Amino acid sequence: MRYAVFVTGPAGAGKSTFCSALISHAQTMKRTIHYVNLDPAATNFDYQPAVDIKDLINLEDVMEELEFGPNGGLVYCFEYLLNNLDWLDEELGSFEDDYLLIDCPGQIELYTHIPLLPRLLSHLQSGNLQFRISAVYLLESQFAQADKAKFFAGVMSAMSCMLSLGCGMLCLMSKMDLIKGPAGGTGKGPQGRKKIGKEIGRYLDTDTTLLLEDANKQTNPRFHALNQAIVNLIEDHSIVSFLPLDITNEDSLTSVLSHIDHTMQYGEDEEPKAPEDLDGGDFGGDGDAE
Ligand SMILES: Nc1nc2c(ncn2[C@@H]2O[C@H](COP(=O)(O)OP(=O)(O)OP(=O)(O)O)[C@@H](O)[C@H]2O)c(=O)[nH]1
Ligand SMILES: [Mg+2]
Repeated sequence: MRYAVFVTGPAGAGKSTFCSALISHAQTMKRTIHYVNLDPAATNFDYQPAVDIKDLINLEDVMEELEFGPNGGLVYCFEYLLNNLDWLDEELGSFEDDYLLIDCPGQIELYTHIPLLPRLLSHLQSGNLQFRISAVYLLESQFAQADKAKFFAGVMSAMSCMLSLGCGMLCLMSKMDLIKGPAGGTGKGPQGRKKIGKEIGRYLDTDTTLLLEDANKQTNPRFHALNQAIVNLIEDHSIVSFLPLDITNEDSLTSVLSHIDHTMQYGEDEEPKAPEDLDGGDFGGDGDAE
């Protein structure tokens, strides 16, 4: 089985940083996750990409030679990739039984306006490739903390991404290490965590009653019906609840990875591995090794 996780979310949400943190976390668990770069403008990598779109096409060249702006250029790069999928197949060919983390650019038009990423996803699922796919969507925690309307906008874009990709998607609230309590505390220590719990908890579990109260407090009464309609939409898609992501905390990374694994039923089809040496091995217990 082959697995691929699309890492999506708005520009600057922490996608590339999350990829690096998860890969290094996996290494501590003796698991290998390969990094795939789908951003034709990316420059610095913490991990050498196993597949890099820049080996096929580079945004800088497109902008220079075809006189595109950065966003039009990005769309052009993806159309080029989709017209050259045999290149991708060849690049992916050497991986078996593997787990890819696909770092995507943040532009929403790749998901919704022109469904380029959904087409790529279908390609990976089909034919010889037969990947099991899931996605994560990162939304910055400060987004939610600072402004309820921004949180609504974030949830709507997460929903739109999920509906257009059409695969299991996990929403992560990123940069939790930066969250400050309402009284301006650092968020460190039990007191700080408790304050954060109150403030951000309603977003993580999306308590829609509280969310509506918050939004109504901040908006002109003539928008209250609209707030209610949006909250109903969030409720109907109860899938949009956020898992906190704190890349400085190994427990948080463990939890996120196991949720992603669960979305793809990772490992459920694996054959149990036989112990390498049943006779001479020390299995650290006195049970029967059968
Ligand atoms: N404190 C903190 N900073 C973070 C975290 N994740 C990302 N950052 C910072 O946020 C900025 C953007 O992070 P990236 O990982 O490049 O974000 P991205 O989503 O890949 O951005 P694009 O590829 O441009 O869409 C960088 O300055 C990171 O150092 C985090 O978990 N905690
Ligand atoms: Mg990035």
